[in-house]
Amino acid sequence: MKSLRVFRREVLALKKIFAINCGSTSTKVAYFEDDKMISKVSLDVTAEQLRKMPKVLDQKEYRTNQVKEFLKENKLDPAQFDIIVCRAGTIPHVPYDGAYEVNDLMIATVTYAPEAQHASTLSCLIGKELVKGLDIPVIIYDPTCVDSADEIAKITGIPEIINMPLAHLLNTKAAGTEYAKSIGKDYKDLNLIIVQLGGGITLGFHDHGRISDWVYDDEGPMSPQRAGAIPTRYMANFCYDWFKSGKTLQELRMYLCGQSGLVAYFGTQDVREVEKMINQGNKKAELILKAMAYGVAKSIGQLSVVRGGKVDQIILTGGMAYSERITNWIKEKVSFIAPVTIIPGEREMEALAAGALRVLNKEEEIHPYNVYPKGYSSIEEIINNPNYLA
Ligand SMILES: Nc1ncnc2c1ncn2[C@@H]1O[C@H](COP(=O)(O)OP(=O)(O)O)[C@@H](O)[C@H]1O
Ligand SMILES: CCCC(=O)OP(=O)(O)O
Repeated sequence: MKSLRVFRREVLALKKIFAINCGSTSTKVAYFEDDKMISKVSLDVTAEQLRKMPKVLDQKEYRTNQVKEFLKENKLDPAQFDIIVCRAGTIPHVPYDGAYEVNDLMIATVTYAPEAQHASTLSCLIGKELVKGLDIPVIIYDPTCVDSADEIAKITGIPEIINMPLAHLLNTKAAGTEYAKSIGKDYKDLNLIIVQLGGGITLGFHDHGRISDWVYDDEGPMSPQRAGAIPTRYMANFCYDWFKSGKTLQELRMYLCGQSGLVAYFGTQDVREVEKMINQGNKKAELILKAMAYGVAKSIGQLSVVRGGKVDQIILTGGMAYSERITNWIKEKVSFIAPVTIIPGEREMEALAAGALRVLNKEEEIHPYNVYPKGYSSIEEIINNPNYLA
C-alpha cells in the first residue's frame, strides 16, 4: 500500500504535460505544469523548406530536431513528463472527440497507411520517439477526424463516395468554448459557425457542441497552401494531364494540399508577405487574396442553412484572423447571417494540455484506438503493404 506521503506527493504534485503540434506551416511545442504554460515555441516551416521535404514523413527528422532543440533549451527531460499530448489527423474516423491512446496500430497507420499527407501525423510519431523505453503515456486529443456529422451531410452524387467530416476540431472547439464563456454560456448551448483561417481553411457548423456539417480544405475556399474546391469538369482534365505527364497520385495529393492556393500564385504561404505585395500596389495579389476571403464568405453562407438560419455567432480564428483586411472582407459579406467574433491565432496548445490534464485527473477517459484503415485487418498487413500515401 502507498504511504500517505507518497499518495500526497502524487496527488498534489503539479502534472507535467508536454504538447506537440505539427501544423502544415509550423511546429509548435509547449510545456505545462497543470494548466499553466511554462514555455512554448512556434517554429515556422516555410514553403521553401517544404519543397525540399515534400512527403510528410520526410519532415520527421527535421521536426523532431526542432522539438529536441526546444527540450534542450528549456532543460526539459521527457522522463519527467506525466504525459505527452499530440495533435492528430490522417487516421481513419473515430466516433468521439477527446483523448485516444497512441498505440502500435496508430503508429503503423500514420506511417504506412495514412489517410492523407498532413504534418499533424508527425506529432504522435515524435511524441512516441521521445518516450521510447519509458512508461509515459502518449495521447492524441480532439483529432481532425471525429465523425459527429449528420448523415445527410455525407452524401455525394457518386454513390461510391461517402464524404466524411474533417475539420480543425481542436482549435475551433477551443475558440467556441472561449466565446461561449465570454457571454456567460456553455459551448454546448450554442449554434456556431467557426472558421479556421490557417495554412488550410476549414469551417464547421457546431450544433450545441457537435460538428454536424463542415467545409473541409478541399470543399470550399482556396487557402494559403491548398487549392480548395475545383469544379469536377476541370479537375478531371487536370488529373488526366497530370498522370499523362508521369506524375503520381501521391504527388497530386501533395500538390493539392501543400503547393497550391497562395503558394501556387505567389511562392509563399505567408499571408503577411502577400499583404506586403498589396500594400506595394500589386493588384493581382489583392484580387487573389480577396477571392480567398470571398470563398470563405460563400462557405459560411452554405453552412448558415444547416439549421435553417439559426446561427448564434460566426467565429473567425487561426493565424489569418490577425489580418483585419481579410476579416473585414469576410465580415462585409456575412454579417447579415449572424454577428461575427474574431478570435485570432490558436489556442491549440492550451486545448491539448487541458485535455491531458483532465485525463490525468481522471475526469476524462482515454478512448482505446482500434480503427483499422480501410482494407486492412492487422498491423502486420499495414506494415507489409503500405498505401500510396506512405
Ligand atoms: N499577423 C498575421 N497577419 C496575417 N496573416 C497571418 C498573421 N499571422 C499568421 N498569419 C498567417 O496565418 C497562416 C497560418 O495560420 P496558423 O493558424 O498558424 O496555421 P497552421 O496551424 O496551419 O500552421 C499563414 O498563412 C500565416 O501567414
Ligand atoms: C483539418 C485539417 C488540418 C489542417 O489543415 O491543419 P493546418 O491548418 O495546420 O494545415
